[in-house]
Amino acid sequence: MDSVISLQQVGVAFHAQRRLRSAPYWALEDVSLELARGQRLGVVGRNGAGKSTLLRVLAGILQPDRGRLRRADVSCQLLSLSLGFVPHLSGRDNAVLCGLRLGLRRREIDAQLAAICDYAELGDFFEQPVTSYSNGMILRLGFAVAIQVQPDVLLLDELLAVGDAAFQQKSSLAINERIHAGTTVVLVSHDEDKIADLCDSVLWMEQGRSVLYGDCDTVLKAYRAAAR
Ligand SMILES: Nc1ncnc2c1ncn2[C@@H]1O[C@H](COP(=O)(O)OP(=O)(O)OP(=O)(O)O)[C@@H](O)[C@H]1O
Repeated sequence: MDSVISLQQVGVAFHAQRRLRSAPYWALEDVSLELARGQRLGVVGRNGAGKSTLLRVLAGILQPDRGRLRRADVSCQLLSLSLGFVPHLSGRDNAVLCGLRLGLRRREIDAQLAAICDYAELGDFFEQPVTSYSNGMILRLGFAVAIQVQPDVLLLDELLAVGDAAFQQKSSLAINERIHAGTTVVLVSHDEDKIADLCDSVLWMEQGRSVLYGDCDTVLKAYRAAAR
């Protein structure tokens, strides 16, 4: 198997803020996973199971506190909407900053600014500070910037159904295109039908541990049975 990311018994611990001496909370306890090139992995589990933490480890944003992580020479992008906009800067300036943070070159971003503005449907607001934006506009701008990057591994959190119905359709279409173009994808979602539709394998997590890993049918059936 051509593995792009491999986790062996990975654990991630958080400490209560300002209380470094307090006992750590293990958001991931013991997760092992081989992500193959071109795989479309769904991740399910109840609230707090550690799904988003796992995505952040895969993205390289969080380092494991124990276990081993091995990554082939691949670019990973967590498509998250909390791209951290600077409130007093315009949509345009924020798009440039976010693009740089996502690893794009300045030249590449400049070439895409018109497309980003168009995609986000911001019109003249693109030149206004993002403090003047509605939540929906902020989400659209975040998605428009993030979707310009073409990573080898795309990590998706469920929040991606963004904006109003029309924009949701547009963003879903863009994600589906990526998925079907052979990009390696990890999709965290509570929407089991979406996972069955888009993924070829599923990891079920609870309390920071992997419960079951396998094909969609087997894992989703067991997951549903446990929820009853
Ligand atoms: N930065 C942090 N500091 C402290 N605890 C955290 C932090 N991030 C996550 N946690 C805790 O780790 C656990 C796992 O969180 P995580 O967000 O990974 O779960 P999740 O499966 O994605 O949940 P949900 O389905 O609700 O999004 C939770 O108990 C959460 O409170």
